[in-house]
Amino acid sequence: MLQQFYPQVFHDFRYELNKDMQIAAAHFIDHDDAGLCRETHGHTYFINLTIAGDTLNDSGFLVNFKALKEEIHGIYDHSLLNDHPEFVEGLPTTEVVARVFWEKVDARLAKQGNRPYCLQVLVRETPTSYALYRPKRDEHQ
Ligand SMILES: Nc1nc2c(c(=O)[nH]1)N=C([C@H](O)[C@H](O)COP(=O)(O)OP(=O)(O)OP(=O)(O)O)CN2
Ligand SMILES: [Zn+2]
Repeated sequence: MLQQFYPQVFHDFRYELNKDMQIAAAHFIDHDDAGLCRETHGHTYFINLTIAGDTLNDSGFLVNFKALKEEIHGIYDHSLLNDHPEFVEGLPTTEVVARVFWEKVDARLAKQGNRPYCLQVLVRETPTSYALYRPKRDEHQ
């Protein structure tokens, strides 16, 4: 079962939606601090995306849940994160994964006429560790 409780983002948009998903992915952290995580290993990542905006599109959606899943699950599921160019320079730590996922999702939202915003990305790597990425207001395109 997917996680049901999330850290809340405070905002004054009219609408908010949250999309949960899981991806099976491998990674390695090529750094002396990483210990055993220097070796390639896998996780079932749990991801929660928080999207908000003031207007709906002509389908009555803030954004289609399926579009959000395509943008993350469709690209990273059953892959080695280190193989993706976006992780070649920034090591795929939980924090960096959360930021990269935000960049992808918010860039997709920027193409919509009703312009929803991704306000928070939560990435849970293990049952005992997660990271959040919350953009600064001026980071949105
Ligand atoms: N700030 C970060 N610290 C660590 C990261 C990270 O991404 N950001 N990653 C790791 C490892 O990759 C590991 O996958 C996760 O570490 P950890 O939560 O310590 O894993 P455990 O299952 O061993 O946790 P326990 O609570 O001790 O069982 C390390 N650090
Ligand atoms: Zn790991």
